[in-house]
Amino acid sequence: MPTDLAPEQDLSGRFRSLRRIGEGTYGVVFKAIHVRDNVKCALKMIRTDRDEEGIPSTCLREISCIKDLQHDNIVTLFDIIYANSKLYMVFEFIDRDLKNLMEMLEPTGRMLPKEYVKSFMWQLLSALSYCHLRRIVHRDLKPQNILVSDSGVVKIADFGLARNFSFPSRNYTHEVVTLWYRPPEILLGSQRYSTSLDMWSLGCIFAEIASTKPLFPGECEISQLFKIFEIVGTPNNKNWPGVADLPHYKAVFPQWSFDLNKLEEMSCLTGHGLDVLQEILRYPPERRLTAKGALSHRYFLQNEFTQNRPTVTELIKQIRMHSRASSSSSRQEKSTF
Ligand SMILES: Nc1ncnc2c1ncn2[C@@H]1O[C@H](COP(=O)(O)OP(=O)(O)OP(=O)(O)O)[C@@H](O)[C@H]1O
Ligand SMILES: [Mg+2]
Repeated sequence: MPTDLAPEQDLSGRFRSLRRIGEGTYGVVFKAIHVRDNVKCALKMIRTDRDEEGIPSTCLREISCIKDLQHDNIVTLFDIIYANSKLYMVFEFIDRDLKNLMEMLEPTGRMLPKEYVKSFMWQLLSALSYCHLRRIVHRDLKPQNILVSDSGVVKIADFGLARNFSFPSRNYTHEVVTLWYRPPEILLGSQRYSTSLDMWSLGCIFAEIASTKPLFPGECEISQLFKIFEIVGTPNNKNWPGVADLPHYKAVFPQWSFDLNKLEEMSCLTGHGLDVLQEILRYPPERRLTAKGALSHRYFLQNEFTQNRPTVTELIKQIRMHSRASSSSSRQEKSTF
């Protein structure tokens, strides 16, 4: 267990009511109230390598860069505090993450209403398009790093953070880091990280919010690859020129072909939505739909949700009502609210 958990002392009274709310790959997150401004914050304490002296300057430079990212769908970084050899990032506090929301839905056997799926995707693509234009890649998009406010605003957390590190296999408290959102080029050992990496992760998240089930829930790197191949097909030099040159590619991989029916069944998406997903899940990273390209897809033409964004508070109320109503009856067929 980490021994360096004494943020109150480090922050010398600037925050009160600290409560630990989670931990991730690089550190621990606390909810707190900023005393002077009386606002709720999320304090992210970044682990520093014990062998290193303090925080590497490249890391600090990158983090300062995140401070300049200003977008409605990116969590605002208020401040960076360096105290007692620890780095604290002070973020705006958002009510819950997307994983929490999916976990509330899952036992009800119901799915997120279509207008939420579209609204969340639109907002996430807007944030990605903004960052990708500035050549900033997230590299670790997953439901835990997507925060959802009561009013239905979706915000990406931890932008740019992962850029300073190699892909870790274990997190701060040595839990295995999820591979479910990792693109095939990284699993096959490519070291060229481009913005298309985030698009693959977003494609997996799209299918997950539409169906309430992870699309590719692999248990280790090889099972992760095979989960992808079973639906998208085993890659070869025809559908992905140059794949055979990637370090972990094997000519003896089991052979599957692309299965659109299975993708439809797994993602619960149809029509234009399924089309967007298909265009995101392209093997050659350069052929993958870009965030900007996705925003002008026909799927978003009917954008009634932008004026009338669904509130999440209302949705949660409905989830609670439905789970109470159905707790006495047997589990029904999957449907939306
Ligand atoms: N700004 C925030 N407001 C509210 N909750 C937050 C905020 N930032 C993070 N959290 C919560 O704290 C949890 C832990 O955050 P953290 O980023 O350390 O871990 P993670 O997202 O699970 O993994 P990773 O380190 O790989 O991003 C998040 O999953 C989220 O639930
Ligand atoms: Mg995170």
